[in-house]
Amino acid sequence: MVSQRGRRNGAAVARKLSTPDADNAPTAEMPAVTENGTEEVARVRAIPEAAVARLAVYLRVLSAMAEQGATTVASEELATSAGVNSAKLRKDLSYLGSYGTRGVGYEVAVLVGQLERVLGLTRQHKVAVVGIGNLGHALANYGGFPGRGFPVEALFDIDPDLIGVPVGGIPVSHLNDIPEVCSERGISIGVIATPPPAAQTVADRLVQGGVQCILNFAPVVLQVPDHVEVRKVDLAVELQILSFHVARRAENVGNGMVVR
Ligand SMILES: NC(=O)c1ccc[n+]([C@@H]2O[C@H](COP(=O)([O-])OP(=O)(O)OC[C@H]3O[C@@H](n4cnc5c(N)ncnc54)[C@H](O)[C@@H]3O)[C@@H](O)[C@H]2O)c1
Repeated sequence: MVSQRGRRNGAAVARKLSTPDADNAPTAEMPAVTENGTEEVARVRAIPEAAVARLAVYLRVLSAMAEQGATTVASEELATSAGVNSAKLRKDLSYLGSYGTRGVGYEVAVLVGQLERVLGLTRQHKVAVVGIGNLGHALANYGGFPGRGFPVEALFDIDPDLIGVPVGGIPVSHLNDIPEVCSERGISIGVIATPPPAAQTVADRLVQGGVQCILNFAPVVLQVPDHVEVRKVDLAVELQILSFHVARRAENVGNGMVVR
């Protein structure tokens, strides 16, 4: 998934999220969190984009551990569960000001709280999905978003056969109602799952409705005001990246190199 932005007017600090392997890429600026959990707003730490993506993975792993009753976790165990090495884990968690305790590791509940604060997950972000076709139906029906702080609260389409029909318990509204409905329901994230030619108009209406973040599945570049963050999801690109790694491994095996 890549961070994508069209027009940019000012020098406002952009809150960027992950790009693959972007440890040295532009950073996300976030409040640091002290050991006792208070945010040091004045001491803003820069976190590499790739580390932000890993923080989200640590949170998912830790939440599952907490559900199973774990109270502490060794850094090696957390690193293995998250699929990273312990040095990288410790570096990532140091961005939070969290260093764990030698011989004990990390307190799960404390670390979950710190990660939620840094990732801005201490409040819910209401989501609207636009384009209730194959992808939109799947997203609207997916039960995993609300529990992660992303309740789907509005659906939009242009197809008269879909308007008023509930999907995942929410009636589909018309494209023209995006600004009013998003504003009334306090939607902060818009997901675009329309065909590419419709995506810019949809983005414009989401922005009119006060939406601050757009997750765009349509394969087009969107133009948005500077204060709106756009993330583009392109599974084909992810597959191409996998293909690159498979090709590189095959090449290394051919050269007699050790492949990890
Ligand atoms: N990024 C990815 O990995 C990925 C994967 C699958 C699909 N996609 C993209 O997601 C989009 C949706 O794919 P799909 O298979 O669900 O398509 P689909 O044709 O099944 O659904 C598209 C929906 O958008 C609606 N629509 C069309 N114009 C609209 C408009 N102006 N306003 C509101 N709704 C409108 C249609 O009525 C339809 O319900 C496409 O752009 C596709 O390329 C991306």
